[in-house]
Amino acid sequence: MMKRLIKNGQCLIDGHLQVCDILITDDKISQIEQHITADVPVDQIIDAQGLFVSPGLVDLHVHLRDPGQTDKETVKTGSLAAAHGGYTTIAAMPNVIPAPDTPQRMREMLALNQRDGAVHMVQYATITTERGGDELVDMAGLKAAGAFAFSNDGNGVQTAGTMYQAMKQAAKLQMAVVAHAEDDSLTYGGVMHEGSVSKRLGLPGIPSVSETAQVARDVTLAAATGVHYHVCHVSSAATVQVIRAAKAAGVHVTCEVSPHHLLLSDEDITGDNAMFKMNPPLGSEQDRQALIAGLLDGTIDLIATDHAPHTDAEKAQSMLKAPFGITGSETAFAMLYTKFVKTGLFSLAQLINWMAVQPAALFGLNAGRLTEGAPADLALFDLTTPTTIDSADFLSKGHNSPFIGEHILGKTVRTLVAGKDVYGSKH
Ligand SMILES: NC(=O)N[C@@H](CC(=O)O)C(=O)O
Ligand SMILES: [Zn+2]
Ligand SMILES: [Zn+2]
Repeated sequence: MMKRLIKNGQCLIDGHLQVCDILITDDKISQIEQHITADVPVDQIIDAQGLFVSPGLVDLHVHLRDPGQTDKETVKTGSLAAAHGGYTTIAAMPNVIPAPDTPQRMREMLALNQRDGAVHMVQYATITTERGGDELVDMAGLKAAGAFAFSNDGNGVQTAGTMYQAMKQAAKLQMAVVAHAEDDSLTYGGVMHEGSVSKRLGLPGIPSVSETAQVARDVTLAAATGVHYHVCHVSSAATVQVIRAAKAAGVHVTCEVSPHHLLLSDEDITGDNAMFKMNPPLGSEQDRQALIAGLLDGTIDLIATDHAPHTDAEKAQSMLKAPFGITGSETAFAMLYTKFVKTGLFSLAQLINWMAVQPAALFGLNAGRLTEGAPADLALFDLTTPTTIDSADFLSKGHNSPFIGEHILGKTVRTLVAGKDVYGSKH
């Protein structure tokens, strides 16, 4: 038996930071007390003096590009990036090549995740073959092979009939349908949010109705089928309102927001800079305020990064050419802590609720909580030493972050997964 004692950290107890010691026995948390005087000798003491000891964060939305686009990221680098951000459980999107759209491909994907993943991983299967068209995957077979949920992330499901059939199947299997909501007939080849800023910059805009119209369709279908319908990266005020109304009507709908949609708006785009190109695009300042309000009133359930690495060369291009997506795993906690908790808008307990507790609880993952008997998945953050986000520190292959150079608090000091060091023990 391996025993490790984390001494003198600060834990959230009843919503407040309090000094605590945590005893880890092998892969589990065996004791949490204000002061543990180990009567049995421990193998190692980790000094957490002055650090926030958090349950490991849970990210329901990451892109690891492996197999198929390993110049952008791999399971190894993407999961290490997650560990660097304090994440100990991540859910990988299926827009890899080949996509996990058959039971055999799912088994291969899970084997790769198992072999190379530095943190706990779960894996989305696609909704349709190769994430396009209208041919539904073998949902029962994919569930049996180990799929976590179904998503065509990267693209919306274009026809209502296909979404309806997918939801009926998924409901029967008690699996969630996780939607990238985007009606292709309403995007007009845009590269940023359609509004006064896109007009000023002369860049083609994406109207926010392309998201809202599809979510409105889907909550209707979710009500009819009873499926757990989860909306990815909600970006507009109107979409928040549709989800708020659906929840009030008793529809089993949950949703996430990405850190960048909370932190930035189209007003931050001052020129043609692909570091600000992502899908859905940054909305207006009113959209951003509505997302914050949606989190605070419970309409939005959780925060997920949509970590979407691309190569430096791809993102050096004009917004007209560069791919959509920015990285997020390594900056999410520190940025949100600095901009929302330090400023008093969110409490630390709320932030951890949205980044760890809720994502695990809503999807039935044994994660997100610091309790005796729970897996020893923990992150130690420094909430007091100012530092600067430097892409040289990134473990991701992607450097496509608009937050490089930001002055932050909340740097990750150490991350443990199942009692083992995955980040920081030698940093
Ligand atoms: N968010 C993005 O802008 N890009 C994602 C796809 C997606 O999440 O829709 C990607 O895979 O690059
Ligand atoms: Zn998406
Ligand atoms: Zn995504």
